[in-house]
Amino acid sequence: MSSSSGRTTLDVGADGVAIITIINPPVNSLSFDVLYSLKDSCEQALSRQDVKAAVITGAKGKFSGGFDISAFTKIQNKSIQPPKPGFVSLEILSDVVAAARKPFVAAVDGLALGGGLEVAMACHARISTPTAQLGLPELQLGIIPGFGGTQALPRLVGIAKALEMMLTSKPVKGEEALNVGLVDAIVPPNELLNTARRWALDILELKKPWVISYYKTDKLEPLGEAREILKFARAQTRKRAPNLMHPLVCIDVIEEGVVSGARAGLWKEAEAFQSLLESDTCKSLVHFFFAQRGTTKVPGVSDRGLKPRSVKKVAILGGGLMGSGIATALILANYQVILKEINDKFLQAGIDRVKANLKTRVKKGQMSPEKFEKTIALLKGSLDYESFRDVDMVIEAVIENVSLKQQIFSDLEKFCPPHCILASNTSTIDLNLIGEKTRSHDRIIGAHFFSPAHVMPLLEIVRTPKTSPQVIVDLLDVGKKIRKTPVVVGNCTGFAVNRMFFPYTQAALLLVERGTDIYKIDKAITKFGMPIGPFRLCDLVGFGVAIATGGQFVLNFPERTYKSMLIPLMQEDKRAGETTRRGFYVYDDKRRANPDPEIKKYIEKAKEMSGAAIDPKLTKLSDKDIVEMIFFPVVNEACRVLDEGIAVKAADLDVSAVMGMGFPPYRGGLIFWADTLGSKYICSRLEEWSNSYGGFFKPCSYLAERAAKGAPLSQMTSPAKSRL
Ligand SMILES: C[C@H](O)CC(=O)SCCNC(=O)CCNC(=O)[C@H](O)C(C)(C)COP(=O)(O)OP(=O)(O)OC[C@H]1O[C@@H](n2cnc3c(N)ncnc32)[C@H](O)[C@@H]1OP(=O)(O)O
Repeated sequence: MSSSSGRTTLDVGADGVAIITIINPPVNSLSFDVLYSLKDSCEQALSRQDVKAAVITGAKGKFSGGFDISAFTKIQNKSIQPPKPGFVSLEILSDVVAAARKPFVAAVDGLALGGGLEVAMACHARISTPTAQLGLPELQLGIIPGFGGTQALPRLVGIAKALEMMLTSKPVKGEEALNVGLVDAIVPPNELLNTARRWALDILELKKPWVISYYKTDKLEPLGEAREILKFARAQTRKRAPNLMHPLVCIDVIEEGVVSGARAGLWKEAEAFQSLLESDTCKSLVHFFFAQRGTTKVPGVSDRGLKPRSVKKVAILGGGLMGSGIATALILANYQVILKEINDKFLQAGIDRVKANLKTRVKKGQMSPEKFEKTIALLKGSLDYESFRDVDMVIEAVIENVSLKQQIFSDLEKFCPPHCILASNTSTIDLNLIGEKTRSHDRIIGAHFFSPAHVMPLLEIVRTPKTSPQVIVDLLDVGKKIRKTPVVVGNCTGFAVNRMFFPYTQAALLLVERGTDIYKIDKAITKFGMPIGPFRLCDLVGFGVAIATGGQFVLNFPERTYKSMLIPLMQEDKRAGETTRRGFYVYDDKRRANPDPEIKKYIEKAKEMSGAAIDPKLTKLSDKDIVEMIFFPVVNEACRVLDEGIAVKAADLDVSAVMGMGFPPYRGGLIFWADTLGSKYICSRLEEWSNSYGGFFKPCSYLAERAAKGAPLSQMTSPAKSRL
């Protein structure tokens, strides 16, 4: 057993209570070594004469973050052999811990997630701290709880609450855990161990109940009601996640336990867990879990031992939609923010936007009125730069105008302290150009948020070759604190996300001008798992934005642009998307989108202008063909982004696609998905379309090279032609 993959320790106190501690930093995950050691420690506690009862806890204030997720990949690629089904749930947790002749109590602080909570639920009682987080988030990984959670949780908290916790993967905090019956008491962290050991002795002395979670039935709804709840959950799940099997499997497994008893349920759970582990969904979601955590690991930046500097006060220039959204995200994370505008009217409008963003939270019950007051007090307005003298970071979020930005950055250099990070939220303009009139290139960086900035989870951190690693490390830290997933990218038109979005819309326009139905395209794309199709998306962002960003690409990448006049033609006719209630769809009072037959007239005109002819093959494309014809050009562009060194690794583009474009995470992200289809296949299809429909589809050299070798696209063999 290697110490690096964790262990448990056993210490017996003078009171005869054995403290079993899970130790596997950073989150005390349950590796196989930990699990074998846990079994060992529990058996020792049971066999030793000097032990009367046991408490299971986790080292350094964390009970356990659950089963070691990295072991999933090892099982999937057969580099380790998993123990037989039911080894943990039945042989250890049910038959050793729950069935023990001595009381076991879990002392939970920090995290008890997945397998961690399942260990705690096998104990005869649970004591937690108020801030502890308890949950079964396994469904997020494409599996179901596999250490008995599907059976224990419904018996402790009822089927309805258990389903909610499992299907949403959301943990509950100590207080709620107590209210729903998941824990027996909450105490401050410094009293946790003592309370737990006393509780264990009380159980032994029959002063507290000796409860075996798997045999508990008082919280289970009566069978008829249970069946109704399960039926409703199935219907909701089918609607919400039509492409996913595992949530339905989870419901089936819960039902088995309710109908046939927990033992039967545990067996069904063990078998289902084993087979789901091999599913593509699990492989994709596990990849995505690590990809998300890998974005902060940037070669040449995060490996230099640099510590993030403290950022306390941030100034934002521009109180428009983006600026106010960014301000909201920052004050929500307790940063002091100065919002600067050019006049009182704009400033007030900006502050009002921030207030409205927070009030939406109050309305939804996510923020108390007191917290609202405290949070908004962190925001100060300003019309000049005087208050910028002690800011640690500035984020410029004004309109996309080069000379205006240049002027702003040269002013910032004069007013801000020398350590201050100078960030721009530009989505199109070259950062070198923005900083041209300064001598501060080392502290100029892009902080590209996605709208609405306080909601969207992605932050593109854009560096130039001159941006200092320290400034990148600082912004990575701010990104984490405001709960964004930061992806570090190089400086180019569109960075990573917009570069990938560009061919997405373009491919859709090309198909429509050659006979594919607009609504069929949107349907096929949403069926694939995107939240909305390309045309519904254009309506949502508005044609003004679509034309402006499209224009940037035409300018920069003319050789691979499909020039369609469809959107400009519609805009001329005052159909500019959802805000005008007419775009590719017409919108009713409730913002419901309905297809519009009138659209044909614009398509006809656009076809005349581009000279495109109807292709009978394209009028009857299957859903699969539509998905491929829209997404393979996106994959092709992503390959160029990798080749140019704009992104440092393929997994970063997976995260960007999921968090910036809405690509389904259960497909692992764009490049991961592409690799499941194979570079050869993608390249040959692009070549075929390139011959029929032009250079827009032409595979780039990165893709063609990998296809020739049969290599995966994620494999970056030679160092990228870095622009960094
Ligand atoms: C059989 C069972 O039913 C199956 C299971 O238990 S499946 C696992 C269920 N548990 C989970 O899904 C929890 C997953 N983890 C998380 O949600 C979050 O990591 C957390 C809430 C525990 C901590 O979040 P946070 O403090 O932001 O730290 P975060 O950066 O995510 O994680 C810290 C490190 O721990 C690792 N880690 C976290 N949970 C892990 C786990 N269960 N297994 C292996 N590694 C894990 C992360 O990869 C990261 O590693 P890195 O520093 O090398 O990148």
